[in-house]
Amino acid sequence: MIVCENLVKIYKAADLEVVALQGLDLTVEDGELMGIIGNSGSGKSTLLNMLGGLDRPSAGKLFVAGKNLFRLSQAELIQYRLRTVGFVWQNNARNLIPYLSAQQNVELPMLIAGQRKRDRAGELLEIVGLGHRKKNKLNELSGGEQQRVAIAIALANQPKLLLADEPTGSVDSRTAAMILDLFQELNRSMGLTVVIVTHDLEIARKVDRVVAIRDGKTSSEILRRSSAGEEGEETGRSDIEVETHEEWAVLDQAGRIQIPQEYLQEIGADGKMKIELEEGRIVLYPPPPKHASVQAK
Ligand SMILES: Nc1ncnc2c1ncn2[C@@H]1O[C@H](COP(=O)(O)OP(=O)(O)OP(=O)(O)O)[C@@H](O)[C@H]1O
Repeated sequence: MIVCENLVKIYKAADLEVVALQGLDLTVEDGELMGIIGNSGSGKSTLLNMLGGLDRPSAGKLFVAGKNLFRLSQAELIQYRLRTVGFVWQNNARNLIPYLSAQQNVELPMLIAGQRKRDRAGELLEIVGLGHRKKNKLNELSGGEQQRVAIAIALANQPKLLLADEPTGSVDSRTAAMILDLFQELNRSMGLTVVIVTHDLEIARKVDRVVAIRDGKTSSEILRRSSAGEEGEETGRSDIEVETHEEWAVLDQAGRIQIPQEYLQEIGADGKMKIELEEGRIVLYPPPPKHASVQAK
């Protein structure tokens, strides 16, 4: 569904240049449910804006749903935004109209897009679990329910890809879990590819894969694995599944990986490392401490 190769985005403001994406590589399969995490300023929203066709990358390759986003004309890009992707933002509810009902809020953007489909709006609210609240005015709904109305709107154009930027950023943790469950359900029942950008590390429990972005590049991936655990081995039962998370560093096309800062600190690495191949492993050694060479003299 998504292929980013060596993606670069440079923002230019007056004399200042900010390199928000520094050669990012990412592949997302059709029907995948995945999360993107990273510190503030690491480039998460920039990436989402590129995937959603809201902004154009500066260099690299970017394909979504078979479309080369570098080659699309402005008119094609507008069609792409309307037909291929759905967006859910953190403060989506702010774009909704408080004195209209949930149903009217879903109908309105469909009307603007030239579709008048009352039944479809009702259906979408059913899908997000709000069928029983469709006549309620938006200001009578909780924050989580309002976010679900926003998700129903994002699904109105039957997107292939749903992009969510901090969709749980302004709700409590229980509501956040419910919203993530809804994404999971939409992914499974509709085969929708879902990419969720978040600060919330809890996401790892809800998605198949979490990609961490550091300084505008993918640095590591956390994969969820289900396996028969010790309990299963002891009892000989393979139906007891244990869920584990494994973190993998991402090796880029030039052979670079990012080593977590805390590991480097732990071994006192500073500037240079020695790399050796030892029996099927690559081992990194920090330079010897300075006093060691003094002692040797
Ligand atoms: N329109 C813009 N013009 C100039 N610089 C920008 C623009 N948008 C983002 N940046 C810069 O690009 C870098 C990446 O920003 P981005 O918003 O993608 O990060 P983020 O990981 O989404 O952060 P947060 O979690 O705080 O939303 C930051 O240094 C940011 O200041």
